Amino acid sequence: MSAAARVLPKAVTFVTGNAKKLEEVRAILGSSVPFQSLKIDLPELQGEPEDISKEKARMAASQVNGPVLVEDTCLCFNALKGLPGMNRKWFLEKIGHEGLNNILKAYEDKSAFAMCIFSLALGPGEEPLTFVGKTAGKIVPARGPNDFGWDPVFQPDGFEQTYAEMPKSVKNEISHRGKALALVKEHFASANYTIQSDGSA
Ligand SMILES: O=c1nc[nH]c2c1ncn2[C@H]1C[C@H](O)[C@@H](COP(=O)(O)OP(=O)(O)OP(=O)(O)O)O1
Ligand SMILES: [Mg+2]
Repeated sequence: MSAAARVLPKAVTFVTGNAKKLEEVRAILGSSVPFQSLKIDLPELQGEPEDISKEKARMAASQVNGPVLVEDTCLCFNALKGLPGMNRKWFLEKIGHEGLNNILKAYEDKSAFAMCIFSLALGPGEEPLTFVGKTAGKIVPARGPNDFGWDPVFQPDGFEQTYAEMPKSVKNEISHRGKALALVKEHFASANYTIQSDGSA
């Protein structure tokens, strides 16, 4: 039994202020999910990860006045019961790679996980859907190119390389973002949205 395809007034807009995220989302989704992007720095909200993400999607949907996809990423240390956690852009930028390692000097356990939550809101006032991906690993002294956040200090389980050292295609295959986007893709494949062609909504 398949429901009638939902007609969207325009293509989904991926709202992010982060160019590196956008690059990965483009590479992973390819043409499987048609989207456009819009650079807005939405507030770094605090709270439970899924609630933060849904609230961000609601804000984005009302700003864009149409369907939106947003994403939040966190790096969580097991020794610190999940801190630094969600939406710590400023925290990470201030303490740097060495600071992230130093925090864990007090603990034996260097394990961590990277988590990504995408929220899709089909329009203003619509309840967002969330898609979560997690990758386990450990925090190590920085290795590899320094071009995306904490990539140099995160070594995923089962790999000898940090996210920064591995080829982009390998990172995207196994990453928190890759796993969450696999769910987004599945959703788009089954929901079968169509986009209103005259764009007059
Ligand atoms: O795969 C990643 N590998 C390494 N670092 C990463 C990754 N993904 C996000 N990050 C960093 C960017 C930011 O310093 C922090 C919080 O991310 P987060 O708040 O979600 O990103 P953001 O505010 O830059 O972009 P947005 O406008 O989409 O909220 O983690
Ligand atoms: Mg943010």
